[in-house]
Amino acid sequence: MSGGPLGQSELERRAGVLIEALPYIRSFAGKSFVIKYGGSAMSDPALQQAVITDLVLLKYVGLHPVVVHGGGGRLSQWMRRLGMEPRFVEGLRVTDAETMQLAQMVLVGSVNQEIVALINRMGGRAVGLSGTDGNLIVARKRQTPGKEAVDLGFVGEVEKVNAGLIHLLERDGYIPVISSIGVGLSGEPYNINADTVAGEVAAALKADKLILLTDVRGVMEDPADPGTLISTLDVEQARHLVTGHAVKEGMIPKLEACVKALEAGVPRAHIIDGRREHALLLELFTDRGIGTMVVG
Ligand SMILES: Nc1ncnc2c1ncn2[C@@H]1O[C@H](COP(=O)(O)OP(=O)(O)O)[C@@H](O)[C@H]1O
Ligand SMILES: CC(=O)N[C@@H](CCC(=O)OP(=O)(O)O)C(=O)O
Repeated sequence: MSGGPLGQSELERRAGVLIEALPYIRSFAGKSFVIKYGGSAMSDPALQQAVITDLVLLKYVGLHPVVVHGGGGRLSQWMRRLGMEPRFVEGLRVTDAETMQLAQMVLVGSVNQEIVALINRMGGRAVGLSGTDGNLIVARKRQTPGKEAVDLGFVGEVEKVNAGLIHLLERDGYIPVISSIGVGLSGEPYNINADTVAGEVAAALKADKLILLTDVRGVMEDPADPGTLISTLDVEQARHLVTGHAVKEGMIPKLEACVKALEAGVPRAHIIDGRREHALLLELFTDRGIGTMVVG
């Protein structure tokens, strides 16, 4: 992928080609697609540019992409730089007050604004939001069950997503870019896993699809063997995998997010390889699709 911004006319030309070549794009027009942006697709500059170009293109052809981004890796780097040691319990970062502040600085102040700037540079119109903006993501403290419960500090769980604000931006031609920070009833911030937020946003929007970009081909029966990719799962199978042994760590909140979205009426959720160039377009505009699809 060569660098530099694409001009408006070039984007429109490409959009025209897509509309002619792929008539079913029309069936997606006006529908929301929640895209969790993370992993290599976010940290590798060339891949980043490719994903952002595709996002802008989707908007141009009439779809409504909504971005929820991660950035946990970047937050860990900053913590270490400042002499803090990241600690996770079941994939969730133990978040004391200082870590919470840093999470806001890194995820909202830095990662979010970088994505917004890049989308705008590529010809789109992005608006960056955290859950605090317009009470977008109302959250409460997450309790860990069990007798060995650990206090995760400011880790939150989503109580409500203000879908109206997102619809407002979508209708006016903006691409909402959301960081996974929630706000409590007293205005206190909460750190929430970005996959979880993506699932909740898709559910609240009744999106047409939830797409989670990650660093592996999809869900594997054996995580060490890419040949064991599972192409399709139903909700029951997804639930079963979460409670079993095949799916671990970061894949657990992804599958849970898919289940949440499907239960709310989102027809399909996909976990796809963000390292693959144009993964989004391949998923949306080819019959085969890629990665793992979770259906109701
Ligand atoms: N069954 C599985 N199939 C695929 N990946 C799995 C599985 N179980 C655990 N994983 C792990 O989940 C990781 C993806 O989650 P995560 O690292 O949080 O991704 P991201 O940074 O994209 O949010 C994979 O890199 C893999 O190590
Ligand atoms: C509670 C919790 O763990 N929050 C995550 C939020 C960011 C995130 O989820 O980023 P990725 O999708 O890149 O992992 C964290 O602090 O890392």
